[in-house]
Amino acid sequence: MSTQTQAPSSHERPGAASATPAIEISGLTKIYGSSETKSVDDVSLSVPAGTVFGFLGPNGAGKTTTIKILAGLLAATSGHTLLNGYDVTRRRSAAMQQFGAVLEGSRNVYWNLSAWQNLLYFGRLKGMRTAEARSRAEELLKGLGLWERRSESVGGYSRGMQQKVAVAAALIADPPIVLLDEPTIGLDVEATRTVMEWVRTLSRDRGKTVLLTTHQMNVVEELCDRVAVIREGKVIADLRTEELLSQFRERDKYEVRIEGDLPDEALPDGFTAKAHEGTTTISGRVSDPQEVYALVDRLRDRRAVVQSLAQVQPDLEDVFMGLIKAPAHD
Ligand SMILES: Nc1ncnc2c1ncn2[C@@H]1O[C@H](COP(=O)(O)OP(=O)(O)OP(=O)(O)O)[C@@H](O)[C@H]1O
Repeated sequence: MSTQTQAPSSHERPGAASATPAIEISGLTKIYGSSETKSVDDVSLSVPAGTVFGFLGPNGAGKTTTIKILAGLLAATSGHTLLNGYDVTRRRSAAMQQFGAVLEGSRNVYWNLSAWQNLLYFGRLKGMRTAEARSRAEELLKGLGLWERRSESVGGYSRGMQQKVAVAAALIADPPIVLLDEPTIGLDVEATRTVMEWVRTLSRDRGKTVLLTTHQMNVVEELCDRVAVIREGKVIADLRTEELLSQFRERDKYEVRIEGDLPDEALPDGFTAKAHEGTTTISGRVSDPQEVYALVDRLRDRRAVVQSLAQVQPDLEDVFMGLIKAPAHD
């Protein structure tokens, strides 16, 4: 980058610069307008440099609000957010140079401009020289398979291509931190894979810090080193991804599908049933598969026609539900 940034002052980051977390959030609270609810409630998180950090939670938990505060788009009600040691409020200009972001549901790029024009525009905005921005834009567009169509306006692209341009725009100035709010939402399998491979490369080969939100378990499993789970504005877990997943592998989840409705008194404790288009799916987590065989016997005794029995991987909703029920983590 052509723009020089002064180091954070000592009162902001006492101690060795190398120990500075890439992202540090302390006591962050956000209350929108005259609302009585805290959309973000005393959140504190520390993300070491080079980590892919999953910021997870059910709908409306406060993820986007937190990311918007980190990106300087929204003022916090209280608390502090620092990017590479620069306080987003007090050292705004320096903090803004530390990251690139793709925000959920926002038009991150201009639809009436081409991919090429967008990247040059965002490069200039970040203070890059034209030659530097051109060379970086070419590298990014080729890497994402958009080079051939670089001159078409982004509005005519598919959703996946638009998302790729947004990712490229976030990376134009080669920022050390990348904030990605649901980067794979609405993408097909191939585009999802491309974005995921990019995130992996950014972290493993280029040492970037990535904070991402997602509702997709495979994205968490494949990419994230560490995750924090937020619910109703509060962080309810902050742990290594392996620890999170191992908690949910201890008990297997099964699904039994039957024709028609659930017979009376056929549902044992710990299982739930959902009817859909003439079938009913019964699901539950068990520590012993015998519990599932007992369920199948019970259904057959009540003359239900069992169509299938399958073991399924936990999804993020299961993970959240498990954490909500689990004792609080430190
Ligand atoms: N502009 C706003 N004005 C008032 N309330 C808002 C605003 N934006 C978000 N909220 C509220 O703040 C809470 C947190 O929303 P937020 O969008 O941060 O959640 P999220 O975790 O990103 O959810 P999702 O996974 O659905 O994107 C919700 O209750 C939401 O309704």
